[in-house]
Parts: sequence; structure tokens; C-alpha cells
Amino acid sequence: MTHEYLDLQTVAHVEGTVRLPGSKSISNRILLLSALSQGQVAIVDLLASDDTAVMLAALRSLGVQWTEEQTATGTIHHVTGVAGVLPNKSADLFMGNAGTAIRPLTAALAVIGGDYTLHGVPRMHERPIGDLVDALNAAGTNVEYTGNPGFPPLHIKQGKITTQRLSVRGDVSSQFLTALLMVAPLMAKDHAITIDVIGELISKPYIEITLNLIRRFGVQVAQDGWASFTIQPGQVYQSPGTIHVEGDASSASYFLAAGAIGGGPVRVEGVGNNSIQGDVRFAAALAQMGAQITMGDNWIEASANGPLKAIDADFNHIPDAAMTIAIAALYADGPSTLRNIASWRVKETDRIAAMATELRKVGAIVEEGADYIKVTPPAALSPATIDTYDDHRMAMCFSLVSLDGAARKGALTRINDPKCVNKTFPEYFTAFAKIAK
Ligand SMILES: O=C(O)C1=C[C@@H](OP(=O)(O)O)[C@@H](O)[C@H](O)C1
Ligand SMILES: C=C(OP(=O)(O)O)C(=O)O
Repeated sequence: MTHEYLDLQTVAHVEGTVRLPGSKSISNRILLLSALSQGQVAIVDLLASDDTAVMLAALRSLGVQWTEEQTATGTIHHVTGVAGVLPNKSADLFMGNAGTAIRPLTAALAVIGGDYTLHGVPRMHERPIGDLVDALNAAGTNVEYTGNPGFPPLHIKQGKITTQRLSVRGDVSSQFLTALLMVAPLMAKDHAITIDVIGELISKPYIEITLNLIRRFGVQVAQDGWASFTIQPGQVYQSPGTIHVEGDASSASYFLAAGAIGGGPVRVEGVGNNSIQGDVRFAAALAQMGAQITMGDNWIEASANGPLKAIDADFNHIPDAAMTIAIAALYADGPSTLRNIASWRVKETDRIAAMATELRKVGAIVEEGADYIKVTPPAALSPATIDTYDDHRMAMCFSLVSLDGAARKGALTRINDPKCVNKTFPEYFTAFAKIAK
């Protein structure tokens, strides 16, 4: 934890256009799929942040070659696929706090086999990975815990897939199923592989991103609802040639909420009707709160339409962007309840507890349960020093507390450790300052 902070003055009005950084979820999936594929892949607009840096560094340690080219219109990463055969049979990999890096890489390295260790920041060692390791080891891989059972760090040794059917729990994180789906073609050499989901599957739209990108790399997955997925044998990942990374829809949520709270219009460019990210449905939640939303193929715009209306809804499908709704709730006309968000507790921090603590600092009355949060806005927001818990989304969310809304005035806000936004959006506060008038 650093002692740096950022003071945000109250903001009377927001307006402008923001070009979004690349999607974290799409970037890290494309990087791994490119590495596993045959041929060269040119990736346009890859996100540059801590989460993608750990994936790029890991691929380099594994012997996967990639280069970065600066062009007049942006950055292109060229990755040379290794067709599932990693040049380096042993490596020690630092995964930071990137769930989208450690979970799929664990599955890939376990199935390919070798001598690999994966570890991260202290919080990463508290984030569950047991359901994925159980699914892999039951299928014949050899993954061991070197710290607490069920959590990184991990030591991966040579194993051998001995089954045609795997099962994985889907109720703690969808990233475990994503990880298995991504490596399924490596297991489906001589026979089909079926992955069964045990229990409820959470965060389903992220599985749609996974399936969409797997298809773009030439592999077909047959789906029986959300209960099971089958990959026929003999399919190998093929380079799509050039592939473009959409803007990050979760990052869009802060600017759209700003427009809905603080006047607007605020337009984000890089995601829209054509997006494959579930978090674009954040715009629908804002519209339900009374914001005015317009959308094109590659942009979304939000503006205020009077005070926001309170909301009571299930946010399981957009767990990340839902944090931004908890902040919009401060500007609503009554108590709002966000339901079915238990996964918040196992992310960058315990986000239900962190959100409750920091919302109370600005004067809200907050009730929290195992899987919900209820936010009753105060008559006026209080100035506060916000702790961010090394959670990029806490920092980005609470920047919005500085905004004047139709219902109440924003307050002077101190954001502690603002650099934690580097996980997914290093330029966040610069972009925020540009729309704050
Ligand atoms: O697959 C992905 O890209 C992600 C899935 C979600 O996690 P859970 O499935 O753990 O909810 C989300 O919160 C995370 O930021 C990114
Ligand atoms: C939960 C998140 O990250 P991760 O990909 O590390 O799970 C997030 O970005 O909000």
C-alpha cells in the first residue's frame, strides 16, 4: 500500500467523448489463444495495463515470441503461435492479481505439462482456484498447491489427461469454465471432450466472450444450454490473421454513470451494439434508473434526465460494472438493492465489504448480506477519504462521488492509492479529468 492520494474537487458538470482502452477480458483471452494457435496473429488495440503485462511476460517466459509495433493508428502486437507446444518446459510465472491470466494459464500448462510455478500478489493467494485444479486433476493433470490448498501459488508438473469428460463447479467464478474451454482442443486430440458444469454458473456473459473468441480461432464448441460443452476431436486453433480488441465495457461504466449523474452527454467510443462483452448491458441498468442512453455500433452515450431512480435488480450477469451501479445509487431517489453478487467477495478485495465501508464514509446507509448490498443515499454527500483496497474498480467508482447530480451535490473526495487503476486502466484519472467541467 502506498501513501499516495489524489484529491478530486467537486465537479459541476461532465461532458465529452472518451476513447476506451482495450477490453481486459478480450485481450488476455486473445493473447493465450494466439500463443496456442498455428501461425502469426496481429492483435490491434491490445489493452496496455498490469493484467495484460503479466500475461505478455508469462508468454515470453514460456518461449512464445511476440513483438510490439507502433503505428500511426495505434499499437499492434504480433504473436507467433506455438501450436500447443511450448518451447520452455519450465518457468516461474508472476501473475500479479490477474484472474484472466492465472486461471486460463494454469489450465493450459497443466494440460501441456512441464515444470511450472505460478504465483501473484498476496491477494492473488487468497483468490480461489480450487474448483479449476480439482477439475484438472480429476482428469489426470498434476497440479499441486505450494501454499494453502485451494489457492495459488501452484506447482504444475507433468500429467496426462485420462478422461473424455470433465466437470467443474461454476458458482465461484466463471473463469474456471473459461479456462477449461480454452484448453479443451488440446485435450481433444483423439476423442471428443465434454465439460459438465456442476451447480449454478455465474457471470455467464463471460462464457459467451470465451466461446466467441474460440470460434474466431477456428474451433467449434457444441453447447447444451449452460450445463455442458463438447469439443469434437481434431480441431486446432488457427490464426485469424489480424484481430481487433474492442474497448473495455467495464471501463465504459464509469463514464456512462458520470453522464447519467452529472449531466452529460458523455460518449464512450470502442463499444456499442456490436460488442461481445456482457458489460454493455450496464447501459440498460442505467436506463432503468432513468438515464438517457443512446447507442451506435461502436459507441454509447449517456446523459441525465432528471434525478436517477432507485433500482432493485439481479446483477449476476455484470458483476464488475455493477459496482458502478452501487455508486449511481448515491444519486437515486430512494434505496437501491444489488442482488446475486456473492462473487464480489472473492475478487480484488472483498468488494461487498469494501463498498459498504466506503459508501458509509460519504454518508450512505448500507446493508450488506452474503450476496447483496442495499444502498440508501444520504440527503447530502459528505467529503471523504476513500480507501481503495488495491482494487482498480474501487478507485474508479469513487471518483464519481465528486460529481454534482440532479438529486444532490458531489463532495470533495480524496482517493487513496489512485495508481491501483493500473490493473486495467492506467490513464483513468486523466480521462476522467477531461470530461469534468
Ligand atoms: O472471464 C473474465 O474475463 C472475467 C470474469 C468475471 O469473473 P467471475 O467469473 O469470477 O465473476 C469478471 O469479474 C472478471 O473481471 C473478468
Ligand atoms: C474481477 C476482476 O478481475 P480478474 O480478471 O482479476 O478476476 C475485475 O477486473 O474486476
